[in-house]
Amino acid sequence: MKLMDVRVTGLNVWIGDKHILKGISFKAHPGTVTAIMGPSGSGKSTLIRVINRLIDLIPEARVTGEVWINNMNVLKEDPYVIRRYTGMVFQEPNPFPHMTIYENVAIGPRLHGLAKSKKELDKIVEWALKMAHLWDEVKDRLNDYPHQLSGGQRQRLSLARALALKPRVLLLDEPTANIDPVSTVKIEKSIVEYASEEMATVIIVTHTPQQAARISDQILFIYEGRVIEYGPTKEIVLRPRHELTKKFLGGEV
Ligand SMILES: Nc1ncnc2c1ncn2[C@@H]1O[C@H](COP(=O)(O)OP(=O)(O)OP(=O)(O)O)[C@@H](O)[C@H]1O
Repeated sequence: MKLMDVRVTGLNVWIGDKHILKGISFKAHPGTVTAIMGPSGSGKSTLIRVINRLIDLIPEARVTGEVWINNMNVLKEDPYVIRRYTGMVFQEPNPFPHMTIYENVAIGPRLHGLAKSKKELDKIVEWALKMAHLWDEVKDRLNDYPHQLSGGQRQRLSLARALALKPRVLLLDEPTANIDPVSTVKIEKSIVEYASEEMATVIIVTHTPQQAARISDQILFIYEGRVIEYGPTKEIVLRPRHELTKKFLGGEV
């Protein structure tokens, strides 16, 4: 399997005349989970959207600095190439409503020619649904539609759809913000397992320090577009150095 790290150096983003991200630098490594943590409006979603070039969808956005995924220069590369290696899960579950559970997961591998036969495709679908801890609940109803699932199950389906392409870099933007506790536990488990079993580089946006503490290896704490603290999760959670980090961990900012 190909290992891909993510390296961000001196990243600045403006949207219109608003300076959203201010000199962000960090590295995320294969086999680990990086949590981008910070209060609402600090720029977390914008940061993750630069990494897979979704930022291109905002015409008034301007980006400077460098982002590398291995030897791919993300800001210069064709976004379709970048997206072949990066998977994304959004805050709101977004399975394709008119496709069955099976089709939602199978569509990516089929379009990318990852399976030579129906049997192989079935195997990928089963693997992805198992990885997302959804298989046991849907294995007898793969021809049902997403609206027949709970919100938490729909989010696990969105995760399975992303995993089916075995992205080397998995990006998640507050994937459990609106999800029930049982599905949250399962999604958190999937994230940690996917990083370690597939040696993928996982970057998750979260505004809860508890989630960052549970699943991440390192934390990037950003506040008003700047990196305030960056380091191993244990150090940041147990021995925060910056006053703002202490306040954030204490629920004050
Ligand atoms: N398309 C856009 N047009 C204009 N401003 C935007 C756009 N997207 C984001 N912003 C602004 O950029 C800033 C950072 O937003 P961003 O969504 O990245 O923060 P966040 O930390 O992810 O917040 P939240 O936790 O609430 O999702 C905010 O001030 C927001 O208003």
